[in-house]
Amino acid sequence: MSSPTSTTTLPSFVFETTRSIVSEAGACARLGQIMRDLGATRVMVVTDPGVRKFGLLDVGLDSLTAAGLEPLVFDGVVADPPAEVVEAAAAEARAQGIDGVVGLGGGSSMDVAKLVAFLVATPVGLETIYGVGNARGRRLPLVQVPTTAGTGSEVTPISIVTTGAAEKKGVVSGLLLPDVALLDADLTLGLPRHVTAATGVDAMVHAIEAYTSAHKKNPLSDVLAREALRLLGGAIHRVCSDGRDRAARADMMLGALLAGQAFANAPVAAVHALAYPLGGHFHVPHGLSNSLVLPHVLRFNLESEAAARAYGELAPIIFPGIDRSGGDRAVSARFADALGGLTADLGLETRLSQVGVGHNHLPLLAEDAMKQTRLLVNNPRSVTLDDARAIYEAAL
Ligand SMILES: NC(=O)c1ccc[n+]([C@@H]2O[C@H](COP(=O)([O-])OP(=O)(O)OC[C@H]3O[C@@H](n4cnc5c(N)ncnc54)[C@H](O)[C@@H]3O)[C@@H](O)[C@H]2O)c1
Ligand SMILES: [Fe+2]
Repeated sequence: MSSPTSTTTLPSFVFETTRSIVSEAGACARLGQIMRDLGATRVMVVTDPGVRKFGLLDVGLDSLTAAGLEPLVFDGVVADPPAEVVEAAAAEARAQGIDGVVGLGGGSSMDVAKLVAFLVATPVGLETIYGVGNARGRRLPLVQVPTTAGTGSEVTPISIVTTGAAEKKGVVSGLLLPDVALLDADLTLGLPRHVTAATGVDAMVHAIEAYTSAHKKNPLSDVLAREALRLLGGAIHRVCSDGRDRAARADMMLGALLAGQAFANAPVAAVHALAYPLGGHFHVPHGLSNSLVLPHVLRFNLESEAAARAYGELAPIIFPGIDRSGGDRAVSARFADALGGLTADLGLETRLSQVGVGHNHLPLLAEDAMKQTRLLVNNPRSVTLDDARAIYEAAL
C-alpha cells in the first residue's frame, strides 16, 4: 500500500512569545493583582524620569499598594541605556530585597527591567551574558507595560545595552520574555509627536525586517508582520496629526506588539545593524536611526529576488494606492521611495547630515555596523564594509 503523498512539508520553525498578554484601557489597575499572583511581595518599577513626570506610574503604583505589595521606583533609566544604569538598578534591587520587577516605559525602561529581573535571581556579570543564549539560570517575576508603541520589547527575548563609549550590544535569551505584557494604549495619549513618529517607524521596521529575515522567516511571523503593518500603516498619520486619537493609538500599540512578536522569532537585520551606531555615537533616538537608513537599506536589498518579492507583497499593505506595475523590483523601489516620503511627512529628519553626521564619520559608522553580525546574518543580501559605507553615504 502506498503512503499518501503531499506536495508540501510542514515548515520547520520555533515560535516563542510572552505567555500572557492583557490588553485593555486602564490595564495598569490590574498590576497589583498580577504581581501578587506571580508571587512577588517587594516590586521594583523600572522607568525613566520623563515617564514618571508624565504621571504614568500613578495607577500602577496605587494598584501595587492596594494589593498589599511594596513598590519601589527606580527612575534612573536613560535612552539607549548604558551598562552602568543596568548595574545600578540591579544593585539597588538586590539591596532592597526585591522579588518582582515591572518595566513601565519605552523600550529603554523595559530592557533595563528585563536585565534586573535576570541579574538579581542569577548573580553573574552583565558582560558575560551579551549575545544569544548566554543568559541562563532564573529570573524574578517580570511584567512589562509599554508607554511607547515601538520596540515591542514586551514580547521579545531581547535587551539592548550601550557598552563602553558607543557600542550597542544585545542580550538574547528566552528567559527575558516577560511573564505578562500589559497593554494600555491610553498611556501613549501624551507621547510627543516626534517620539510617536520615530517609535512608530521602529515598529514598522520590525515587521518589514521580520518579513524578509533570511533564516528564520516563518508563517506565524509573516502573518503577524502583515497585520502589524496594516494597523501601523493605517494609524501612523492619524496619531501624528492628533495624538489624542484613541482608536489610532490603540492600533499603534497593538501593531507594535504584533511586530515585536514577528521579529522576536524572525530577527531584524541590516536596517537595525546600521541604525545602532547612530544611537551609540550620535545619540539619535532608536526609531529615528532606523528611519534614516530605512529607504537606503531597502534599495540595497532589493537586488535580492526574495527581498524584492517580499517588499512587493508588503507595499500595498502600507500604501494601498501604490503602483503595482513593472514587476517586483519596480514595486520595491517605489516602496522604498514611499517609505522615505512617509517619514518626511511625519516630520522626521530624513538625512544623516541633519543629525550631526558628516562625511568623515562614515568609516567609523560602517566599521561599527559590521560588528552587528548577530543582525547582519539575517539580512536578505550580504553586506560588506564597503556596502555599509555606501548605504550611509546615500543616507547622508
Ligand atoms: N528589546 C527589544 O526587543 C528592543 C527592540 C527595539 C529597540 N530596543 C531598544 O529600546 C530603546 C528605545 O526605546 P523607545 O524607542 O521606546 O524609547 P525610550 O524608552 O528611550 O523613550 C524615549 C523617550 O520617550 C519618553 N516617553 C516614553 N513614553 C512616554 C509617554 N507615554 N509619554 C511621554 N513621554 C514618553 C521617555 O521619557 C523618553 O524620554 C533603545 O535602547 C533600543 O535599542 C529594544
Ligand atoms: Fe527596533
